[in-house]
Amino acid sequence: MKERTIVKLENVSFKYDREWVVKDVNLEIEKGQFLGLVGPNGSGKSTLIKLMLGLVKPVEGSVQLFGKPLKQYDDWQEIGFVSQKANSFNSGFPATVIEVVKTGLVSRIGAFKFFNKKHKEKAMDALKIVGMEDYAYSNIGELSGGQQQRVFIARALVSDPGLLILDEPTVGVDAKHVTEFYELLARLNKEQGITLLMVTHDIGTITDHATHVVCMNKTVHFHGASEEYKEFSDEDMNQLYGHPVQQLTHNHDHHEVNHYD
Ligand SMILES: Nc1ncnc2c1ncn2[C@@H]1O[C@H](COP(=O)(O)OP(=O)(O)OP(=O)(O)O)[C@@H](O)[C@H]1O
Repeated sequence: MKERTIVKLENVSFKYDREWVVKDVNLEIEKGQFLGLVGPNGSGKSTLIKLMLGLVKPVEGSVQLFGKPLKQYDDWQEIGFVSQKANSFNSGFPATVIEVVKTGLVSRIGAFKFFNKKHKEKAMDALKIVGMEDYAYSNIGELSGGQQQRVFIARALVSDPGLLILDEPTVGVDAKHVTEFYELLARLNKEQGITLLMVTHDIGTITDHATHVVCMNKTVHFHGASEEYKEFSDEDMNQLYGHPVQQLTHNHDHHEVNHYD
């Protein structure tokens, strides 16, 4: 295993019931990559994330994190996770933005210790990185979906993770703000050196921002640089998705439009 390998899955298979939902997955994520994970609905993307986070155990195969078998791995502060449903606080939720961000430090300081000035500074620094420092004392429920999602990224950043995993983070983010959101992720990757793994349905946009793409449908059908992924043919894509995935080319850019039911 290379020193820079952060996640390593070897021959991983998993089923909840009778049917395999993940089958023979071999995948390595290396330090510094921004990896987009794409695939049709129900293709096992979220389950793969759960396998990486130890939330479910492989039926076959093995998972290693930061060079350690999952069983021995215990430095969970190194991994930040932002889920699909993170941005769903309603307007009555009684917490300020900075309070939400500070909860990201709980595993570091222990649930019953008090937050001190240093922790507040850490939370403010994380809010600055995501461009939300002006909202520190706003109520979390009053923010838009995109703003809430930035706050959840800040919460994941306070423990200085080496790897940030995002499961469809742009769901609920206003279309106008999706590009800005990708730019923020690219900045975290380039400037903060955080390795990113992002599950998305947005196959057109992800290739413009991610360094690498994994395309799965139970097993991995493609894993390579984003540039190479753009060469993945329409026919390959249609076969994988089981229905036409129309590809649109705008100038040099290459965008795909998904036709989901
Ligand atoms: N807790 C569960 N119990 C039983 N089956 C499950 C469970 N979670 C997911 N599944 C099934 O496992 C398969 C893979 O689901 P998963 O959520 O991993 O796919 P996905 O690619 O993330 O899907 P989507 O893009 O629609 O979010 C699906 O058939 C799903 O119905």
